[in-house]
Amino acid sequence: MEEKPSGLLVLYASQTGNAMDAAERVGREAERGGCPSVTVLSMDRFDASRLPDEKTVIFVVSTTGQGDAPDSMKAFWRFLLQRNLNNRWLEDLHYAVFGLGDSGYQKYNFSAKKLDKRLSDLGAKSIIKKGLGDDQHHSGYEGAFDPWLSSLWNMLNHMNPTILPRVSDISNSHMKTLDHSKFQVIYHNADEVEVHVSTISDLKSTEKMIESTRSMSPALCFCDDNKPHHFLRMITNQHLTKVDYGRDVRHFEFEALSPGMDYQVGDVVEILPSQDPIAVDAFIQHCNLDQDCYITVQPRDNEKQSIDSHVKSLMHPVKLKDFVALTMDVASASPRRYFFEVMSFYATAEHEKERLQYFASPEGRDDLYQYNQKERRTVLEVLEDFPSVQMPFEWLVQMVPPLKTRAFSISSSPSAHPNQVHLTVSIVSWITPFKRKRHGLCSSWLAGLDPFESKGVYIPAWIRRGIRKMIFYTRISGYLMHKIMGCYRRRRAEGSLLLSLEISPRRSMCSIR
Ligand SMILES: Cc1cc2nc3c(=O)[nH]c(=O)nc-3n(C[C@H](O)[C@H](O)[C@H](O)COP(=O)(O)O)c2cc1C
Repeated sequence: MEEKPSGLLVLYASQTGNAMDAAERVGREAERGGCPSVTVLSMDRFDASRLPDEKTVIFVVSTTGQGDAPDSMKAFWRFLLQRNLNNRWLEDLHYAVFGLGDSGYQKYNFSAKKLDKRLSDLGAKSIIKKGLGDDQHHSGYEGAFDPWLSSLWNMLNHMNPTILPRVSDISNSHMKTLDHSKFQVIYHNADEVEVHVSTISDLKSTEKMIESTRSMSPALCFCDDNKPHHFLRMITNQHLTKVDYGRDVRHFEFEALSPGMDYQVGDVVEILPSQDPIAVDAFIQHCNLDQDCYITVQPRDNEKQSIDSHVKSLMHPVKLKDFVALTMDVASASPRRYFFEVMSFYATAEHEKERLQYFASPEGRDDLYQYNQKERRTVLEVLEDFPSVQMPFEWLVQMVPPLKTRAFSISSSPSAHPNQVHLTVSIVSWITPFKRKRHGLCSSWLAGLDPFESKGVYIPAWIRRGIRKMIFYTRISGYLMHKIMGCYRRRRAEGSLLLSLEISPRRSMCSIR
């Protein structure tokens, strides 16, 4: 019989990046502990039918929507639910599950709980009790993750020292050595590249550049759906709320620049927001980068990161400034804890080094959470707070959170408005604990566009099939909530069109499906 691999497989499913970050940390610590082979993979890049071939798998999964699994877990989960899998299918597998969730939601950490149960039902042996990270904890999910991870290492070492021979190296090596950056940046001769780009029309060249650039982004996982389905032009930007009302809700209308946009009621449009060019310039300047040079980005270890050949064919040289603007969220997302650890290696001022080391240590975890996540400190703000740090671009490419597309439910119908999409969007802004005003990147950018003056602004967009027929969210008063519930019950009794109704009293929100 073929020997099973003695290494560790870490499978994660993440919607907004936290579970990916946590999984990367599991992988890094396992390597530090001497694990002979560690592979960290998003669940959608692993063939679930091969699970019985593995010996030890650590699952790190978040919960999204209303108790839903992240998109990258859906196919994997469907496979596990097949009836023909019996209770001995995974009898040789050892596993551990860590979930990321928010106990403010009714279906707290549902993905992790369901996955843990199903793995156990299929005969897999749990190494330790599942861990549940909670956004409501004063240190975020790491409040539960830190102790869970150290128990996992102790247990693994105890169970099978060949998988993890040196537990003490994990805690002791903290911040003494820096791992290698996983990606390399290759610089190209500008003359060769320019000829290629200038032969294509404006919109086509923008499309190609977005596809190439985003296909090379490490954090976007070298996936292959980076070519915008459409470019949209805003034609209406209308206030739905009065100026003195607490919230700013807008009605946006967009027109596709080329014909043939197709969608159904209930579908979703994903929009790639533009970053503030001043912030992008400030980042490039702060990091001493040459904005006009051409680059490609590749994994250092080609064997480990098996990139699809289609994605490889998209990896053309792009301008460094475009790479930053289109893939690296420098002015809205907060960096992760590991960012601070890496920064500490490159700080030349002693007091900055000490502060960064403290932030990256277990003792500094709560203070980091208050300074960084709670304040939604941006990458640019953090770098400006630690001016002596000069991180190599390779590290920045790996560590800066990706610029993500934002998904909006479409509120129009293609039969009524062919080749258009209409959105109803609440413009996001909030005050941090230190009284700093923050704005949602995409909604604020859209709100700031003037349909008459922004004719040359092409908005890259992707149409995605909606999971449910129709979703309608609204913030409502308690009185109205009860009226809606009454109406819903009556209509359900009458067998009319509403399918289900969910109420979140904590947020005074209701969703009618
Ligand atoms: C839109 C949205 C929906 C969420 N729904 C749930 C939920 O139903 N249950 C839960 O426990 N946590 C929920 N969460 C909290 C996330 O699971 C938590 O923030 C987690 O850290 C996200 O991890 P990720 O970035 O890997 O997706 C939700 C978060 C968001 C933004």
